[in-house]
Amino acid sequence: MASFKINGGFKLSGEIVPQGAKNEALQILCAVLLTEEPITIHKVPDIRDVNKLIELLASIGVNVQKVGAESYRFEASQVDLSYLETEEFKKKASSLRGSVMILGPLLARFGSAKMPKPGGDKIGRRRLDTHFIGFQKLGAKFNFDNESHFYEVDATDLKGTYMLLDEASVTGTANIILAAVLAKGITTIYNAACEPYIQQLCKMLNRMGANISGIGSNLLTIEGVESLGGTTHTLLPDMIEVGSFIGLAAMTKSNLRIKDARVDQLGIIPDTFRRLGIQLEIEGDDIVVPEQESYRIEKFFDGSILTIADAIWPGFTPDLLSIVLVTATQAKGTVLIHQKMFESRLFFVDKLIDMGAQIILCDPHRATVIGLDRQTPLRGIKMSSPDIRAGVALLIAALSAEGTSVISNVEQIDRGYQYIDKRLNALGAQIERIED
Ligand SMILES: CC(=O)N[C@H]1[C@@H](OP(=O)(O)OP(=O)(O)OC[C@H]2O[C@@H](n3ccc(=O)[nH]c3=O)[C@H](O)[C@@H]2O)O[C@H](CO)[C@@H](O)[C@@H]1O
Ligand SMILES: C=C(OP(=O)(O)O)C(=O)O
Repeated sequence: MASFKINGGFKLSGEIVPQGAKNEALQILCAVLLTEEPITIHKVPDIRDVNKLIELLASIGVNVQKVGAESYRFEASQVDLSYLETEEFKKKASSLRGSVMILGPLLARFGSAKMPKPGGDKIGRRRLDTHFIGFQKLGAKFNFDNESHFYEVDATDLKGTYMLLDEASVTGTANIILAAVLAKGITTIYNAACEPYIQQLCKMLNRMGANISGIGSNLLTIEGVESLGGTTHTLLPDMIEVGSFIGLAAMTKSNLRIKDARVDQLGIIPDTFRRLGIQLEIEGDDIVVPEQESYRIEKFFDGSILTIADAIWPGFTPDLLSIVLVTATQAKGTVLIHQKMFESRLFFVDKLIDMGAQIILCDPHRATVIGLDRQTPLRGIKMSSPDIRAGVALLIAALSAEGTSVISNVEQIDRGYQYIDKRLNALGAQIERIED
């Protein structure tokens, strides 16, 4: 397990370019399985989860070539389904969440697929019902093998149908789309997730020859086609990185320019940080966070305490709530953070409390943060990163803190943030990576 040793209390300054989006990459990479023609993907982040999925695709027989610093060419003309029977597949596929989205394309193209329980963050129950109910509606048989712990789906012919999803699951919607594009007839998905990554996936599939309409809404109509061809796709900047950098700048009193942020794709994210009192200037497609001595949390119009809660897109993404929470610890004022989607994502606040933050964990879903208004700095401590976003929240806390902090288990952070230590050190941070 690697650790970060952080000397805190330094202002950062300069420009940072967000990496390609992790959660978009995972969907887009699975889509390469839908065609035997080549697909080139640009702005692929060099992060653990994405690299693991690329490795998994290569093991299934996809020809993978790195054709540029952040570009890959994939050709799935020789897919080897027998690999799905191996122990190695079980190990690789169960180490990340995004691998679950190989099911849809394999089912659509080859008539069967299987997967062990996927991995990903341990942040509460993470059910897959939406995925499998969707496949069943398309005509697939679903089985969970109690001995091997594999989910299996089979279908000779997928048939388009109407479905109302039980929840607007992001990977669930992606998986069903990936299956429905090659089903016979028309599939209508109501209560579909509609975040930019899903929109990007649909646009890419349409370029490959699919026929998807309603993109950007929660009602998608997919007219199945016989086959799909190759294409080229560029990933969006990672909006969770963008939000993380805004929080980092505010906490460390830094002046940062977040370059080429695709501000048009960020939804409610900039305004949510503005409600914490953080000034953001949009210059072209860059976000400039100026150095701020103090930032004051807004109240609701009726004078009551602000709540920031997650919601399905276009609501505020749950993946940024840990960052909002840590950022609020040095604001002036009080905010209630309500993590509705995941029940085990707020426990990391204990570490912030040890650092001197004023937080009351009301229950597993809600925490009240009483900002310190920089009257008392956080203090450096030893801690461990429980999940990817809490890990970065702790890193932000440590960078703002007085003294030295050590964060262990930074592989959690490496799952989703590309060379974060090097990139932040280039802005003036002092982070040392210690490999154990
Ligand atoms: C690889 C990937 O892309 N992971 C993301 C994906 O995970 P993932 O696709 O696994 O998450 P889901 O959208 O399926 O569900 C997230 C959580 O919200 C709950 N839920 C979801 C929809 C809904 O209408 N009501 C509801 O309560 C689910 O039960 C679950 O607890 O989306 C999540 C929600 O944005 C993000 O946190 C993850 O980073
Ligand atoms: C929860 C996340 O990732 P995953 O779904 O891959 O665990 C995340 O990206 O914040």
